[in-house]
Amino acid sequence: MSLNVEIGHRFDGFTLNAAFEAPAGVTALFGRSGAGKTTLINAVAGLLRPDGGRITLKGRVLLDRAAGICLPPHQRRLGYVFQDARLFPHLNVAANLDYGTRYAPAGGTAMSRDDVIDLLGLAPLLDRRPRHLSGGETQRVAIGRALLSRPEMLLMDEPLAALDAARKADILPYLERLKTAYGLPILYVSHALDEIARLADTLVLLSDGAVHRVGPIRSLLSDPALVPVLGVREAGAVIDATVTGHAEDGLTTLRIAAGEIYLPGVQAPVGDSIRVRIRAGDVIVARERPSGLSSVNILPVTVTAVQMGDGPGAAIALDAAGDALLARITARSARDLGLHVGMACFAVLKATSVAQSSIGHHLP
Ligand SMILES: Nc1ncnc2c1ncn2[C@@H]1O[C@H](COP(=O)(O)OP(=O)(O)OP(=O)(O)O)[C@@H](O)[C@H]1O
Repeated sequence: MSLNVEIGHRFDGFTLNAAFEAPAGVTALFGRSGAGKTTLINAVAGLLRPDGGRITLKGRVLLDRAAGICLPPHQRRLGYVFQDARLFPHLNVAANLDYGTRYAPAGGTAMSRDDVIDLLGLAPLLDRRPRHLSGGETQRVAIGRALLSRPEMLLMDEPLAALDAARKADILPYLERLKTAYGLPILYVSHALDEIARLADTLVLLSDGAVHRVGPIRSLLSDPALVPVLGVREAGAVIDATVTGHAEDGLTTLRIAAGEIYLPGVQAPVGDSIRVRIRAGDVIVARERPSGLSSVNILPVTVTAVQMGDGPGAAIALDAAGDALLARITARSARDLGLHVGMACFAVLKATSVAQSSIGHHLP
């Protein structure tokens, strides 16, 4: 366990009462606007002194209101990356990075300046001033500066929120490399489920200042009960796949536990392990193996849960040889098909609708 948080705080008209553990890897704080994500990460950073609670990082006490302990931010050994990078405009990239090193304590994560420059692809940018950087480059420098302060954990508050889709796609692979390269735990605030599905290992679902659920990303994203909370359009399971071939027509063959599927737009080379997000709305269910269908992705599955919604929709949890899938169909179809737990059926995945941004390199 790396970070342990238990805090209570009141603003006028808003109460935060949250407790969670962030294990190794990337822990995402996810929730609607106003759920309390920033308040929570600011309390961890030491930018907000909560009314009550206790925060420890690898057993080290950062906050213990009952014992009168509240370490100032610079003693917490945390790297903080904000939505707006907050680089020093009068310093070039090299000097901005050096600023990170200046207050680095001895010990901490052993990352040399060269390692960080290499990891984030900063070498061509070192002489530039921040105003000559793109949004994505700016964020890479901000991450580099945070890493060079030798933090024991990285806190990232909506680091990609100010970027357009193209810049976001540029920077995501760097974040993936970051999490695998040094095993530095990361607390990551975002309201974008595609980022979270790609990066997170653990999901903390915040709602109205309270922790609604905490758990491994794969099990929470495939939980039909959470579809209304995550958003019916966005909900969808994440599964691991291995790239086994690229065809000339642009489709890539992926091996998953249940067999092979074909998806477009996969850039990863053959042999790579990747993480694929399959939106619930892109999966339909059939009682018998369909034929004469335009989709080539048909998997034998077993129903593990049927969740009828308040409206016309239903969310169906499916087991595909050990992988959890989620399908969103109409409640009428669920009844007509007689879907029930334990029933064997077939899942049909629409290949074209799996967006490229939903596909990321595997994060062990
Ligand atoms: N300094 C403050 N004084 C009073 N109320 C505050 C203060 N900071 C935050 N709040 C309130 O606390 C609630 C939670 O805010 P917070 O910024 O933590 O939410 P969030 O989940 O990060 O939202 P967003 O995704 O919009 O950034 C909101 O209702 C907000 O108005």
